Amino acid sequence: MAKAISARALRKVYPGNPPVEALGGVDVEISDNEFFTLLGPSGCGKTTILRLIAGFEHPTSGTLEMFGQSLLDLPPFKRQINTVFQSYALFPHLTVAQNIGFGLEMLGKPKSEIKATVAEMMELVQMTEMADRQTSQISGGQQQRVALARALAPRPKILLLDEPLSALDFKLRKNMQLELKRLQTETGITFIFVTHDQEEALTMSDRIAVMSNGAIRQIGTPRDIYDHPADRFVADFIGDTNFLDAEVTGTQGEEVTLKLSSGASLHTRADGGSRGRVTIAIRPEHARLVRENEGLLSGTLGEVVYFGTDTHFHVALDDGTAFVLRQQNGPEAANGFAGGDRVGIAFPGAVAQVLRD
Ligand SMILES: Nc1ncnc2c1ncn2[C@@H]1O[C@H](COP(=O)(O)OP(=O)(O)OP(=O)(O)O)[C@@H](O)[C@H]1O
Repeated sequence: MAKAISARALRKVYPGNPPVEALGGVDVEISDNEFFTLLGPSGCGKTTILRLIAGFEHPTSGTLEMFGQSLLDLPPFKRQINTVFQSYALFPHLTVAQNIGFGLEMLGKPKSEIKATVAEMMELVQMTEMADRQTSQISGGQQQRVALARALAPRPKILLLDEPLSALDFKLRKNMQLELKRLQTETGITFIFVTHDQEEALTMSDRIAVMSNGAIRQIGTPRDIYDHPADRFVADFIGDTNFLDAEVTGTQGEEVTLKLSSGASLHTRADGGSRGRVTIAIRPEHARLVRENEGLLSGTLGEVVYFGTDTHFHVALDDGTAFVLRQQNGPEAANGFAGGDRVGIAFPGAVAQVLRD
């Protein structure tokens, strides 16, 4: 089946002096009914991809298709794509119901159809009771719901969401994350979501594309990206990570033997010809603090920081590298280690990710 979106070598250079290459030739396929997130730091080109899909900008080169049809010569209003922006852009003097129905009126839909769709959309975003309130008289979270309902009302094939939750406070943002996921599942519409917030991306997405500098570094499920980051940028950008130098001393099929700076050896999986000196990544929650000489690494325990649900242990390894461990606190939390102690660090070889540069 044709993909909802299929882009090949998609490149965008904004003219100027000097010109800015916002996308340097991106390949991406997004499936129908997928919650797909573009994640990356400010300026990496996320919004540019949305603007090309919406038709607000034209690519410099490359191909861009929607359900198998080229978008390159299709004007924005013919694309059956809607966008929800960070600023909700509602009409403050119109009511909730009038705002939701606005796009349908513009499309010249019959009154009875508009009434039914608006009622359905208000139900979907749980705003039925506020139908007659002006949008200047509802909260930020409620305005966000109305903006979503308005964008969903014409039943677009694809909904683009450009950092739609960033203006909301922490608690409301958490609730809206669940809400957005529910809306996507219930409507079956393909959502393409832009954020620089890794947690938001991990909790909502079917798949994530991690971007930097106008390129996609890795595409995968939240679990893939977190557990198997392809390179140092992705490992660093998503969650907290310890980086260690290691040397590949042997290869057996997909397994490599690594030697750490401590002299200890371990086996792990590595995709494709890793050899020589490499960097490995280990998540703080995948390692355990043990007695000196009982682990793969040893060092001196520095700060111990209590976070309620877990405790972070900062260790200075004997080669000078900093290493952080995170252990969940249980009823018998005390583990007998204190700052200044000599300690060991243990972890199963399989959790060590060999990174591309
Ligand atoms: N109209 C424009 N003219 C010139 N340069 C632009 C234009 N729009 C974006 N850029 C540049 O293109 C690059 C990518 O911008 P883009 O808005 O796609 O990034 P982003 O990842 O969405 O960032 P943010 O998270 O800050 O919105 C940036 O360097 C930006 O300064």
